[in-house]
Order: sequence, then C-alpha cells, then structure tokens
Amino acid sequence: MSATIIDGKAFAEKVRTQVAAHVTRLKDEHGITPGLAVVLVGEDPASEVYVRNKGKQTLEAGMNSFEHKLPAETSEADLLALIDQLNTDPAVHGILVQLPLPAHLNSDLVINSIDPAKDVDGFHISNVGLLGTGQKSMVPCTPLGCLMMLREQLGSLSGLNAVVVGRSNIVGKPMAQLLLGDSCTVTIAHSRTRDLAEVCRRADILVAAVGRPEMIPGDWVKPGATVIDVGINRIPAPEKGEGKMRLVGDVAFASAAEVAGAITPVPGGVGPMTIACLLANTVTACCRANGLAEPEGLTA
Ligand SMILES: Nc1nc2c(c(=O)[nH]1)N[C@@H](CN(C=O)c1ccc(C(=O)N[C@@H](CCC(=O)O)C(=O)O)cc1)CN2
Repeated sequence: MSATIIDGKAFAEKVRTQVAAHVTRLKDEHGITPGLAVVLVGEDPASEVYVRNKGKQTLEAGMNSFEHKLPAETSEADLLALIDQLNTDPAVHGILVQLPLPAHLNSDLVINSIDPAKDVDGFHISNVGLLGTGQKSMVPCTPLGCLMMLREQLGSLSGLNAVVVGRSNIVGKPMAQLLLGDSCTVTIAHSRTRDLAEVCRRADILVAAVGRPEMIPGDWVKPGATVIDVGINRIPAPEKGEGKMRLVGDVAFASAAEVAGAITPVPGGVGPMTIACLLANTVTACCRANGLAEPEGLTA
C-alpha cells in the first residue's frame, strides 16, 4: 500500500474541538447556547444509531440537544406540526429530520417545511439554490466533510480534475457544486456514464458516492489521485462467523490504495465527518441567527 490514509475519525475530532471552542465563546461572551433538534420517525436500526450519536456529540460540544422520536405511523400533518413548532422555537438553531423517512411520508415536502435558516442538513430547496449559485447557504454535511478533508490534504484544489461518481441530491450534486466553488474542473458520473473507468482514470480527485460495494477497482484510479469514498455498504463477512457483516465503501480499498496518493477508509473516513459538520453547521446557523461572525474554517 502506498497511499496516505486520510483519518476521518481524527479529523472529525479536531473539528468537534473547534466547534466546542466556538460554543464556549458563544456562551461566555453572548449568553447563547446553540441548540440542535433531531427528528427520527420510525425504528430503522442504523438511523437510531446515527441519531443517538448526533445527540451525544451535540451535548459533548456543549450545545443543547432536542431529540424527537416519533412512531413509524406518524402522519405527515403531525410531523409538519412538529417542524412548525421547532421553526419558531428560539432555543432551536438547527433542525434535522433523519433520512430515510417511512415510505408514506413525502421527504421533499417535509424537508422544505424546515426554516431554511435552521436547515443544518442543507437539503431545503432554498439552500440547494443558494449553493448552486455560489451564495451563502447551509451546506450538506457529508459533502462539506469531504471538502474539508480535500482542502486539508491538497491545499488548493484549483484547476484539478474532479470526478464525482453518483448524482444524489444529498451527496453527489452538492459535492460537485462545492468542488466547482473551489475551481475544480468537475464531472458528475453515474450508472449511465459511458466508459466510467476511463472517466475515473482522469480524476485528480475521485469522489465515490454510488452506494455499490467496492464498485470502483484500483485500476480505475489515476496514480497519485486523492480518493474520497462516501459509500457505507454492509456486506456478508463469513470469515467473521455465520451471519456476520462488515462495512465496505464504494471503492475497492486494497487495490485503490496501491495506486492513489491518498484515500479515505471505510469505516473511519467520511462517515465521522458527517456528524462533525452537522455540529459545525449548527454553530454557523446560531451565529447567523444572532448576527454574529461565523466560525472560521467550519463553513465552505
Ligand atoms: N438527515 C440526514 N439523514 C441522513 C444523513 C444526513 O447527513 N442527514 N446521512 C446518512 C446517515 N448519517 C447521518 O445521518 C451518518 C452515516 C454514517 C456515519 C458514520 O460515522 N459512519 C461510520 C460507520 C458507522 C457504522 O458502523 O455503521 C464510518 O463511516 O466510519 C455517520 C452519520 C443517511 N441519513
């Protein structure tokens, strides 16, 4: 293996320390405690873990955490009523609805009912438009985490060829906008892209966000490229025992690490940065709501 392994866990800890320092300053100098409300509908086991970790890390950073756990059969009207209440609650600076929502709920409608200023996920259509036009917005947490790691690894991204494999609203599209904002030459590739291998081989920065286990092999990676693997896929791991599973990314890590200059592992790469950036966005939202200077280095 020749690539530098980008340690997302360590980087996330650094971001959380910075967030906690800003929170202390907001409390001491302005008497304000940032607050994050997380809404979980249903009992998806992975979502329950993510929501628990969000609450724990919010409290550890010195912020207020408001957790709302609703039954899977919650009606859209009841969910919208809760969001309405959070929108007007002055103690709540950030609101997040954990995805995926149960199938009977319209995710777009629910997300677009959040006050854009409190939309710490950056999924509201207003924030999508602001990001797309290069204006100040709330930036989706996973792509923001990827951008922070890339800047830390490479310094300037200007002029680099970036290929984003995946066109989701949550990762692929905002990631491409952020890379464009840093003056990369950006290609968004997807399942219908012709000669995907060749497209990937042109990338100085390769971001994999397709949700297909180990889909990108090492021979699709340009020598020296920086590879950011957003995929979190659970696959059977019979070597660990019957019925056991393990996590892999969208990139075949071992072969890609032979070729890449730097690469994020799964787990321990992009994942931990998602929650760290959520905390950062909550502090940013709190500062904006109170007309205070935004924390440096924690926004795009
Ligand atoms: N409203 C949102 N819903 C979802 C988001 C989101 O950003 N906003 N992203 C994902 C889930 N997610 C946070 O919500 C998340 C996913 C993964 C991790 C993480 O730290 N992963 C670890 C591995 C964890 C494991 O063992 O399963 C890693 O990669 O090292 C954090 C947050 C979907 N929903």
